[in-house]
Amino acid sequence: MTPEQAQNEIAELTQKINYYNEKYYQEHISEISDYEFDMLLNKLIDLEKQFPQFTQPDSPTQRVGGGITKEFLTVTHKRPMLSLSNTYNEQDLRDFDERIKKTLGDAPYEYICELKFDGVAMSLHYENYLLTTAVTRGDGEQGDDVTTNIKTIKTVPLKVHSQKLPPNFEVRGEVVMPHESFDRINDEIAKENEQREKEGKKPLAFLANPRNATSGTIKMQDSSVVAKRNLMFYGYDFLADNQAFITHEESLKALKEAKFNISTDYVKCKNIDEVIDFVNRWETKRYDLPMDTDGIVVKINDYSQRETLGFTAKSPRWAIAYKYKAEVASTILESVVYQVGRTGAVTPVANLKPVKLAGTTVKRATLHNANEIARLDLHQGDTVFVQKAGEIIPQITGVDMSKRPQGVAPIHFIENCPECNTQLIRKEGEVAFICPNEKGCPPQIKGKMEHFISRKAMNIDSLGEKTIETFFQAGMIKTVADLYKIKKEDILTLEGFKETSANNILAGIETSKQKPFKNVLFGLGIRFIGETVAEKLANFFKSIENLQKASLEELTTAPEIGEKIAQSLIEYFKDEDNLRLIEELKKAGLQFTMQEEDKPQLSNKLEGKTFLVSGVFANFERDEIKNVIEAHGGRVLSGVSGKLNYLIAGENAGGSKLEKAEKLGVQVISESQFLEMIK
Ligand SMILES: NC(=O)c1ccc[n+]([C@@H]2O[C@H](COP(=O)([O-])OP(=O)(O)OC[C@H]3O[C@@H](n4cnc5c(N)ncnc54)[C@H](O)[C@@H]3O)[C@@H](O)[C@H]2O)c1
Ligand SMILES: [Zn+2]
Repeated sequence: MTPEQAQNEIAELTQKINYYNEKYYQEHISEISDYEFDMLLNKLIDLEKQFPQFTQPDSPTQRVGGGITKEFLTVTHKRPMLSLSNTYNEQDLRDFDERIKKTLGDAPYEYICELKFDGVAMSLHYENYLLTTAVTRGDGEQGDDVTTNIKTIKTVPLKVHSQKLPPNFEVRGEVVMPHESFDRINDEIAKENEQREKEGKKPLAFLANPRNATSGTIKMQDSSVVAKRNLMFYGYDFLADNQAFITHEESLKALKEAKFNISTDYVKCKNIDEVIDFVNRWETKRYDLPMDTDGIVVKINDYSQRETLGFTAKSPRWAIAYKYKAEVASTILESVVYQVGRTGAVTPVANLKPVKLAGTTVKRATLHNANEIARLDLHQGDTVFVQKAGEIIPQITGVDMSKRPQGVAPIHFIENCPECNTQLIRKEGEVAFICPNEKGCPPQIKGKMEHFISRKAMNIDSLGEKTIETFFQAGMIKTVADLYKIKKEDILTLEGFKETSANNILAGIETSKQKPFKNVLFGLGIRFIGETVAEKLANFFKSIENLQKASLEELTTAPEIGEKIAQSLIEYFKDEDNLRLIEELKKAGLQFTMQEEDKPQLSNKLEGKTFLVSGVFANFERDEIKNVIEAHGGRVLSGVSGKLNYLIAGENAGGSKLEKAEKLGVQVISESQFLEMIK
């Protein structure tokens, strides 16, 4: 590269990055992915290193990206609030470790690895143990005073009781929006927009992602709206004029004791290999968390060592962020097709011009539902960004507006079922459009049959999706009851079926008649009746007749059966066709009564005791542990209450459950203590 080229490129990159920063921090909009942004920034850093003479005075490599606004009081930070240097690869972590080693000489050191919450940085000031101000990071020197908004966050203590913390101090942390609030708000916007459409008003914009939603929320003028958005605060740094602690870990523990919301998912590492282990462990595990994280922050534990290491203009030298790559590519949207599922839910799927992404070729991306199409404001022929982040099906994260062809039409969700042409409906409070033609819509009929023969239902493995399709096309089966009427001659008339395969199929169907009642009940595919619910119902009501007779009230007295499930059962049994189907299946010899031996009983060691399980277990799947409790005579409850005897806490057990259990004096036990109980 000639110096002239470098100069031009540096100028261009500087301008581009400053533009994206402005959008991101002031307007809460990401026009490109974080990864693409970071790659641009890295390129600029490299060029400035080679050609320092061309570094611009407003270079984004020299300062923190945010800014301050006119809407709030400006506060100057007592101590600058910096960014973190970041990386997407292991080698950079090792290089970081080498630099640390070199600066610290021979001294031993430890790292603390924390989750990197993807939200907005916030500094909380306490004076005499009272929260006085909450300030955004802003440009690192000055931030916005958003105290009133932050006071609405339940996880921020307004008054602190602590022997370990000095009376005046600062806590820094991340404000995040949990997925649950994010989804709820977008659902509300969708509803509001339906009304607006009727009134001919312009629709409201959807929240793009939880991070941008958080930053928009924090800058709102009406704190009563902020309060409704259920933001959370995670503390990760303690500062005071005279440092009260020797290590970062001590400060985290003291903050936690003082009732600050401190994530317990941090570890102390002796070397960089342990750090890399932690990074790898969380790569996919993080998707189970109720909020977004975008990486791991690695920090030196000892405060005096931090002092030795110091800061650059933009970030501390004693910390680094490892960011997970949500790989992104851009490609052309060729068409949107609609798939009808077993339950009638219609899912839009984007067909894409094939593009390489995270090692595979991507041709399709899910669009989830109609809201998503509206949120993205998709038009025919758009160039879109696709991302693969843990999920198997890639997602479209945005549209490259600069590449939108002129005069193209927006994409509207279809109004009629693509399979049976019935007009689609949307149930109250649900986002998905569904085809209501349950009994006449081919994918729904076939879906019901596939569900019926599946492993956890009737387990007829001599039949598969393909055979069902063939039988259905040939007009041999219209309902699952027809399966039991199939004759060998019928099968042999079909192309590709021989004596042995026909015998096989019939034998499988015959054996299924012995499947216990709970499997049959699950196999019927009644809305909201999953495998566990079917088992609960079978155990409680013992026969289909009892279940059919039960009133709404009686149904809800059964363990863990709520209004929604009860209502669905009532509706199911109201339908003549369903009753006829059950009669036919009974005639065919299927089990509609529970046999005592259906329920495995291992012991009565837990007789009369109640349990709740929370978190992840080493020896059991979550449902499995519930079955084991019941097999030993115990009962499983669905929430923490005075009736609860034991809470079995696995890894990542819910904090609020634990807290409530503690308050109510419920005994919290570990997985191994539980194993002891049933030994
Ligand atoms: N897509 C875009 O258009 C666009 C534009 C600008 C910036 N960005 C993104 O934002 C980044 C720059 O933002 P940044 O300067 O806030 O850096 P950053 O988000 O990469 O890292 C620093 C921040 O991490 C947060 N953090 C979360 N958990 C933490 C923990 N446990 N300990 C310490 N800090 C923790 C803090 O808020 C801290 O300020 C860019 O790298 C890019 O990914 C994207
Ligand atoms: Zn249909």
